[in-house]
Amino acid sequence: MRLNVHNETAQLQTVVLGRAESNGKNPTLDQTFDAKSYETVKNNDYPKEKDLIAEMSEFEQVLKKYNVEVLRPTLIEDCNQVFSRDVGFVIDDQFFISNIIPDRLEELQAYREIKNQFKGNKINSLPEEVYVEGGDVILYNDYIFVGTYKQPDFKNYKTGRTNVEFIDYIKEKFPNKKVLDFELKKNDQDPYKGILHLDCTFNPVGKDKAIIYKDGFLFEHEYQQIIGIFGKENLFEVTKEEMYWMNPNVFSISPEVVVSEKNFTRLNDHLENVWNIKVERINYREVSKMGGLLRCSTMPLIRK
Ligand SMILES: NC(=[NH2+])NCCC[C@H](N)C(=O)O
Repeated sequence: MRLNVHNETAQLQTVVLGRAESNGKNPTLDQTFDAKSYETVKNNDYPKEKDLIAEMSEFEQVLKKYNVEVLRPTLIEDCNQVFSRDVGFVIDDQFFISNIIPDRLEELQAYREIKNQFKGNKINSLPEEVYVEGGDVILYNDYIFVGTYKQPDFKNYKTGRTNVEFIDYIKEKFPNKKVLDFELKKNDQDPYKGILHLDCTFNPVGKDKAIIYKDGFLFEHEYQQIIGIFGKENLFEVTKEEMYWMNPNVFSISPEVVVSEKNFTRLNDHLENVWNIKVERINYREVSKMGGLLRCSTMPLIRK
């Protein structure tokens, strides 16, 4: 297979979709590592495995309807494998194995078979001091957008996943790309106050448009850079409540087709009626209770 991903929206050919079987016991409060899961556990509302399986299979059906090749990680017993996005990612024709939060290290083993198919492509492991997860890496052709947190209390946050060392690393790897980094607000316990990954606050759709939540950015001038690139009329700004339900985290099958959650009515209407993008609506609310949504559940390998 020839890995090929330059942006978030070009026609999808091959993707890894996470899986929800044998998801393990419900975490306790101190076993959670993102604010949404923290809240869900606190409210005794952690999703049931059978509901997660049903939602993910709805997602799979839509991908297959568009002739996308869907690969799945190998099953690991009692392990949450829903969020494929974070364990590794493709930039152009290279694969990067994330240095992920230690709580999720076990998930990496499930990608051995898939990685066997990458022979002939460059596979990069990262230096020990470089932390990154795929949810913080967003491609837009010549641009690489990176979500990060550079403040001295980085180590205190379980939701701080991508560090400043990654930014230097990736600039060096791709000297011809424009690498822009964005500091995100962090909060491990209140999902209204912090952003786990960049793709929870910003996500391109179509050819030149994007969904964005302004208050997810720690600094207004960094958010303004995105306005400068896309133009205000090409951005759909979501409210705090819409961010909470993860509206930015939809997933593009092509510039013309987006998979979204049924309840995202304001966003879905805008995508279809103003931007002329077909919306495939599915149920995905149970998955959202664990801190990720559609983009987070996927790892694109080939986009045409
Ligand atoms: N790309 C994403 N936003 N992924 C969401 C991952 C959620 C998962 N509970 C974690 O904390 O790691």
